[in-house]
Parts: sequence; structure tokens; C-alpha cells
Amino acid sequence: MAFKPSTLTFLASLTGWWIYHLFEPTDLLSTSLLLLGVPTVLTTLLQVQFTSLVTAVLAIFVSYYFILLALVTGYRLSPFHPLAQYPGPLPGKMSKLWDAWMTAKGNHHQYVRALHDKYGDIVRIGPNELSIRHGDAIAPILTKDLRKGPYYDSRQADGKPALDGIRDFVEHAARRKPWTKAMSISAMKGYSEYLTKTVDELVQALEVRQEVDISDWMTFAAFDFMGEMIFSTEFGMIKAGKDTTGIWHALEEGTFAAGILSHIPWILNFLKYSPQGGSAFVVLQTIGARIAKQRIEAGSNKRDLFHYLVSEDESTGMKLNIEAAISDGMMSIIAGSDTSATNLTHLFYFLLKNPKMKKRLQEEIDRVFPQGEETADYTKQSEMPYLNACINEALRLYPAVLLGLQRRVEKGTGGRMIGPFFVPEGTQVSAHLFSLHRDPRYFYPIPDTFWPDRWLTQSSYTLPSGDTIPSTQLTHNKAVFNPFSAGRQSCAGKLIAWMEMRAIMCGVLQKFDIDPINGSEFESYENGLVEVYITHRGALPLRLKARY
Ligand code: HEM
Repeated sequence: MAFKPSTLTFLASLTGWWIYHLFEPTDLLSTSLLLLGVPTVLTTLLQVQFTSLVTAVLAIFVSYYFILLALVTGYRLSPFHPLAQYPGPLPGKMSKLWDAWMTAKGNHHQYVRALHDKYGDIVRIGPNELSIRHGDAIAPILTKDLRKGPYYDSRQADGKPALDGIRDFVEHAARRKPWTKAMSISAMKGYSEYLTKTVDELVQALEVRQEVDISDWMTFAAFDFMGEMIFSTEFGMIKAGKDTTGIWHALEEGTFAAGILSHIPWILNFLKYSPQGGSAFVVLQTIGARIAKQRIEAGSNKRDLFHYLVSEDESTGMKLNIEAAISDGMMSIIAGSDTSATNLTHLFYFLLKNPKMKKRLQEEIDRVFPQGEETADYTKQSEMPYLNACINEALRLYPAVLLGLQRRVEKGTGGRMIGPFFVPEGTQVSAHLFSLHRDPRYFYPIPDTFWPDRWLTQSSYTLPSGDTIPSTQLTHNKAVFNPFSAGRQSCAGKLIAWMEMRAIMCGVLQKFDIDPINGSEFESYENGLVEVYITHRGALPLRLKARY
């Protein structure tokens, strides 16, 4: 009995869909077999039933893909899909390509927030993905036993993930171990010396300039500090006033692509076979290899982060896994430079907008670090309530990592209660921190406004408008505030970031008065923020006037 081509093609597409549905294969071999092998075999078997080979190829390939796509989409939109009960945008339910497209447009954080405003606390943002805006969901997502989701697949070189891309808890814990010593009091003391140098160089460089784009200068300072602190290497960006090695621009370019592709990680399996020469990824790898080589040749007399990551010891020399330490060191330059620079720039922006707050902060700085005194003493910085409130408030409004930190409820677990919601197995889930940090249920009043006072303990509060409210009318839910994430995979460099942000802010504001220059550019700063993996930001020009 001869099967009709349409019946066989339908059965083949149905089998293909079933395999995708059950096993979610993304590797090159399975994909080639399912998308090219099956229709090729069909064409070979059935071509005698067509007038020519060309007609057979066209008819079978087109109908195979069409039916496969219709089955995938139909199932995703059907009431039988496990996430059918959750609301969300139609294109998002159909494909993750929609999320990738929204990221490419640059305002993914605003997009997801608008979705929550429209659909509520739980939104289906992808075929198998939920975003949650509920305080009770944060701990179950970030601090329990949910592993990172496929979004993190892009964070690896040659198939080997750096610390932040390791999904297995045991492997992650082993790689994270050296960070305990790396964050000890004596280690921090060592890093503060590198920081003093960076702040001094920054202030000296700014002294000979009157108008600067502070956004650029925060990046120069952050990279210079990270280079010295992690690998004892000098990027020299502050001295040169530019990106000397190309690392920053490679990072911007690389994260733009990675930010989009992370939503469709299966595509990485194909891209890795495309020519990489000159790509941002190769530039970063080359710089990393050079820095690491220099550092290893310099030996173990340094007390930088690399020293702790390889557990260097004067008597025994290098120990542990050098390759892993290099990879995590490079990853830390990336994780630590843009994040701190971004938050510092945000804070400058908010202070330019609020001159009274700027003055109050300067008064506190002058009290703790009288003019001319070194500002990198981290033991004194922590006693500066208004400075800490300002930094926290900038992190609240714009956490440097704006996207939800994706985790996965694995298949075979039977699903999980996340706060008040049931999340079926095989689902990616995240808590949308950008929305949560601005939710009036957790931060009230004026949750969208920069108002550092909300971080201070007072009996009554004066709002920026001049109105006063008693403390009973303030809602300030610190458990919802998680700019450094939470749990075992939270920011490993949080203490360094705090020390760095405080020292640089104190150093600049101790020495200079700052004022906006160009009204329009200054006003458009917030709208120009782009969320791609990290936050890309535009210029923030300001005028500097030496205070002494
Ligand atoms: C304002 C500054 C910073 C912010 C807001 C920040 C935020 C974060 C967040 C949210 C994560 C988790 C990312 C994820 O799960 O996808 C993270 C991870 C990480 N950060 Fe930071 N970070 C900052 C500065 C730094 C600095 C200065 C360093 C290094 C010295 C650093 C090193 C790391 C590392 C190594 C990880 C990966 C941790 C792991 O997976 O175990 N960060 N950071």
C-alpha cells in the first residue's frame, strides 16, 4: 500500500514535534536530523509520486516545516499547555523570539514592567517562561534549590562556563569557595590600596577638565580598578581618558549580542561554527589571555583577587585550577566594571536632578572625610548613612542587572509553589526586580522617585515636595530589594562593589561641585538606558568646579 505524501509528511511532522516536546533537543546533530534529515528521507522515498525532484523538495520541505510550526504554535496556545492559565502577550506565548526582539529594541525592562501592569503579578513572557512580580516569590526563586535557566547558556567560552554560568550546585560551590577568603577583611584591606590609587588618578584627571561625560569617566575608573584589583594589570584608561585596550567596547558589543541571543540560547549551538575572527568575544579572550599571562609571570607577591582565586601561596606557588581562575577573573572584570560604573553614573544623574540632596551628601562627606583626606577608608565609609541611602536608592530604581534572573523548575520535579503561584515543571521563572523595586506595595510613597530618605530610620519623613509624613505611612520592604541577587549564586563581589562606589563618590564630591551642562541630553539620560544583559547607558555630561 502506497502512503499519500501528505499523510506521511504529517506523520513525520507530528513525530518531530513530539520529540521536540519531550526532549527539547538543541544540539546540532539532533537539529540537523530533525529539520534536514527527516524531510530529505521523505523526499527520497516519495519523489516518484511527484512530477520532478524540484517539486518534490518544495512540496515536502515546505509542508513539513509548516505542519511542524503549526503543531508547535498550536500546542503553545492550546488549553493543554501547562502554562495555559497564565496571561501574557500572544507573540510571547508563541515564541521566545519575541523576547529577543523586545531586548533588541532596548527597553526590555520597561516592556516586562508594562506587562505586569497590564496582566498582574504573574505573566507568561515566553512559551515556557513566567515572570513574577510578587515579594513572596523572590526567596523561592533565588535562594532555594532552583538552578539557573537556559538564559545562562551564553555565558561560556569553548563550552566551559565561568562562575556565573555554572548551573550545577556542587560544581558552583567548589568554584565559589575561594571567594570566601577573597572577601575577608585582610583581602579587602589589600584591595583598598588599589582603590586609593584609582580614586587619586581619577580626581587628578578631572582636575584639569571642566566639562566631562561622567558616564565615560565612571567606566574608566571602574575598569582601571578592576584591572588592578583582579589581575594587578593597568588598563590606564583614566590616564589616557579613553578605552586603551578596547576591552570596554568589546564588552558593549559582546553583551549586546549576548543579551539578545540569551533568550534563544539554542542558536548558540549553530553560531559557534561561524567565523569568530575579530568578534567581541575573540577580543575579550585575547585581552584576557594577555593579562593572565602577565599576571602568572609576575608570580605570587601580589594580593589581588587572582591570588585568592588560585589560592596562591608563597611557599608552594600557584595551586588549584589556573584556567578556571583566569576565566572567573575575566568574568569578574566584566561583572564588576559595568555594574559599578552604571550605578555610579545613575547616582550622579539623580544628584544633578536634586541639588539639595547633592548638598546634603557633600556635607556628610565633608564631615567624615575633611577636604584633602583619603576617601578609600572603607571602615569609615560604612558609617555614612546618607551616602549609603543614596547608593541604595539608585540601585533600587535601576538595579544594574535589570532583567529577571532566570531560574528553572526542572522536569520530573512535579512543579513548585513559588510564593502564591504554582509553577509547572519544565518552566523558566524569574522575579522581575525592576518592577518589584518600584512596586508601591513594597516601597511607598513615591516609588518611582529618587528619595534616599526612605532608607533612613526616622519618626517622620519630609518628601521632596516638602510635605511631611509620619513613619507609619512609610512602606519600606528591604526583603524585596535585591540588586545583588540573593542566595548561593548572588553577587560574589558585593563588598568590593560597595567599597568602590562609596570611595569614588566620596572622592569626586569631596573635591568637586557638579552641575548639569546640556539640559536636553541630561533629561534624556533615563530614556536612553538599554537593557542588554547589562545596562548600556548614554552620555551624562556635567560641569565640574573644584571646591578647594
Ligand atoms: C553595583 C555593582 C554590582 C551589582 C549591582 C552586581 C550585581 C550582580 C548580580 C545581580 C549578580 C547575579 C547575576 C545573575 O545571577 O545573573 C552578580 C553576580 C556576580 N558578580 Fe556582581 N554586581 C556588582 C559588582 C560586582 C563586582 C565589583 C564584582 C567583582 C569584583 C562582581 C562579581 C560578581 C561575580 C563573580 C558574580 C557571579 C557570582 C556567582 O555566580 O556565584 N560584581 N552581580
